[in-house]
Amino acid sequence: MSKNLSIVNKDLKEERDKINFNVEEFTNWFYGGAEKVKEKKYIENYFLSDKDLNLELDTSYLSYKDKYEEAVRRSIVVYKKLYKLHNEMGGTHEDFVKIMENLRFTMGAINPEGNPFVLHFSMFALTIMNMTNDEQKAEWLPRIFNCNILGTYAQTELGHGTYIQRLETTATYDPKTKEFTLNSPTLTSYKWWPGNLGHTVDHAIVMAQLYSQGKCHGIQPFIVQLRDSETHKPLPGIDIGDIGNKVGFQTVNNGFLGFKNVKVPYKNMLMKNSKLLEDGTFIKPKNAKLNYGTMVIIRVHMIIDAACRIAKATTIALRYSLVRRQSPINPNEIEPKIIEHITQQNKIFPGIAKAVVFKCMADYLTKLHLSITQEGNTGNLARMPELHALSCCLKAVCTNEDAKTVEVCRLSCGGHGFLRSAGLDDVYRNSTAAQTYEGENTVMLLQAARFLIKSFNEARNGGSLTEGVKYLFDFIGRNGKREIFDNSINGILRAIQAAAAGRTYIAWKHIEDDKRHNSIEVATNLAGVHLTKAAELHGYVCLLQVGIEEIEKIIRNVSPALGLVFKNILELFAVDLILNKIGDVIQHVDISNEDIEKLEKQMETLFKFFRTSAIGVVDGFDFSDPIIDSTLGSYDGNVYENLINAARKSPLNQEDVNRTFHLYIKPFMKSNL
Ligand SMILES: CCCCCCCCCC/C=C\CCCCCCCC(=O)SCCNC(=O)CCNC(=O)[C@H](O)C(C)(C)COP(=O)(O)OP(=O)(O)OC[C@H]1O[C@@H](n2cnc3c(N)ncnc32)[C@H](O)[C@@H]1OP(=O)(O)O
Ligand SMILES: Cc1cc2nc3c(=O)[nH]c(=O)nc-3n(C[C@H](O)[C@H](O)[C@H](O)COP(=O)(O)OP(=O)(O)OC[C@H]3O[C@@H](n4cnc5c(N)ncnc54)[C@H](O)[C@@H]3O)c2cc1C
Repeated sequence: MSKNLSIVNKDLKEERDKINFNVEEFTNWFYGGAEKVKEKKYIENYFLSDKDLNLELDTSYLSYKDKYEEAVRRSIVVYKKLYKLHNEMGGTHEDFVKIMENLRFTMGAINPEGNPFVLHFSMFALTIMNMTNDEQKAEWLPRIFNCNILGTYAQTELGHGTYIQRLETTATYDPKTKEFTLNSPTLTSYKWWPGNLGHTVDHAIVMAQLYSQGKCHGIQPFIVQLRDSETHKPLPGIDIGDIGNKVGFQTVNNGFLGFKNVKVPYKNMLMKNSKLLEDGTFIKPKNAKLNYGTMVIIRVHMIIDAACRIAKATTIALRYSLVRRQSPINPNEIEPKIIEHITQQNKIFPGIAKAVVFKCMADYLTKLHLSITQEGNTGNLARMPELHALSCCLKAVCTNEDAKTVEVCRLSCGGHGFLRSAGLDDVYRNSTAAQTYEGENTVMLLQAARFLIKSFNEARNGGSLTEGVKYLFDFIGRNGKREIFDNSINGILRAIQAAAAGRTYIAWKHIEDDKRHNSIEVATNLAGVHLTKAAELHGYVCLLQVGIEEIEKIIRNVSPALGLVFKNILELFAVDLILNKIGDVIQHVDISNEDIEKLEKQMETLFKFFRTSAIGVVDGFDFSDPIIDSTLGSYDGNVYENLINAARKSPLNQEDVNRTFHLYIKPFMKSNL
């Protein structure tokens, strides 16, 4: 790819010359301030400029095994530097988190098919930080931070990923030896999927059914050593390996794991929530779902990941659309930039708006998570269900939108979008993986729907509701009358709220009707499609509501020119949303054909305004060329040069004649059949 930033494609330069707001100001907002942007750039450059990484090597051409080995090699280069930088910065925990957060995105450029240590630095470390007592923290945290041990989070099994209550791995406590014995009693009890497990780590948090005093006490987390610290050979009783080729995440080294009478010391059960006394007496936690805490943290983190994948994909699609010319709109005119085709704007502009609104949601959810966790630390767990429902709902809605948007971006790049060098395939694969990991999205929506139905019952009985679902009162208060539509941002919000509440009511009624002939569980299953639709609409309500609140605040704090861009983005998000959900809206809102036509016209006007700002916004996402890693999306827009240069690097082009010609093709051609 061309690295010469001074020779920018003239069509792209012309676009940038027309930007009428301060791009840097937008970047500062996106990353949380000028200081954070400086930090990001410094950290990114600190790692990416390291020649030892050998980023010139296009790993996509390597074999499965070679890809893994190269990913491990590169990661170690990075982690060595991480510790060096950490020391230079002062060595505090905050410094470490700062580097890790920035590294998350830089790592994507270094190991595009996934990081073979990601679980160590996320779920493994977070579980030990959050689910251990003080002695366990003192024992394990230094070893984890110094990477003397490497770990993963082993929960999912061949037979169960969603319904974790039925995991089959057992941990049976013997008070005489003060040990647990871990076993995988069936094939389906084998751990299956944990990232980095196959050949990379030597420890794992293992979720297993605890048996003590002859009783099962449900799933509990244990720290288990899997491999010898010197030889890395599996320890006795451990059957471990890689699960093989996947749709994506090729270098994450997802693994399988079986136990046969593996002994684990008493002190290795994580004891912050549930407790087991040495004599084998089990003490229940305040809330059994506290052991699900790491999943909640990661679901919260996944919203910003979704926003960034969309930001990256739309950056590629937009830059390409501003330099690609095809198909005259007026027959006698020169071919326009393809962005002039309004359908192309319709493919890309709403995606840019989603990246911005998802970022607002990620910030909101991160703050909410922090405050609910702090309450939890003082023993107040009242808001745990709300956080669980919200994080499940938004994890599902944002990653579903993310996968859809990235795919639309690929399609918007035509044939070239299908090239690996376009840079959209790994983004798509990561998006689609996120729809499944950390809770399959349908299941996540059903969890959110449980909360909605409970809240609906509460509202009907005149109880109190949490802020985010108070709109259910409005629906009940209307007593069957439809919401009257008005074409303002808040009018659109009320319409989506009415659709979400209306669908919740349909699901609720479905359950109530079915309950007459069926158990509540069967009735709930039969209402499943309505429940997931209600939860999805609720997710959009949250996004729009938070988007409105956050963007109003932003507009008060930025220059008027950037404020107008944010207003435009918010309206784009809102109008796109209501037009996409019009079927649900019509069911519960008094909206006329004229109103819908007005919205469609409004969308066209919004596109017109956004046409000049769009390039500034995607430039403002501030993905450097090595991070964007795309022939179509580089800053200079020299798409055709990039494409031919990338093609020349194909291993097949390193010789004029491939040996298969002499081996097979020529004899075949000469054989006269
Ligand atoms: C060191 C520096 C750190 C720096 C930090 C960096 C962070 C980096 C982030 C990097 C981001 C990404 C990289 C990570 C890569 C991750 C790879 C993927 C890993 C995985 O996939 S791990 C496995 C994940 N598995 C799942 O998600 C399983 C899904 N299933 C479930 O969660 C549960 O089974 C369930 C669906 C919730 C059902 O549970 P259960 O059967 O027990 O529950 P019931 O149906 O009986 O009851 C529901 C009831 O329970 C309430 N509830 C459930 N969960 C919670 C919770 N967590 N909190 C509060 N309440 C909960 C629920 O509300 C219901 O209540 P009700 O009965 O309705 O009152
Ligand atoms: C890339 C990747 C990385 C992963 N990393 C890890 C890891 O590090 N550690 C780890 O422990 N696990 C990991 N996992 C496992 C992951 O968390 C599970 O695959 C996920 O939670 C889904 O569970 P499942 O595979 O059992 O799907 P299933 O639950 O079997 O889903 C199959 C279908 O059944 C439906 N279904 C299931 N239950 C219900 C229900 N109650 N109501 C309605 N429909 C239902 C689903 O909607 C889906 O359509 C990873 C998975 C992937 C893909």
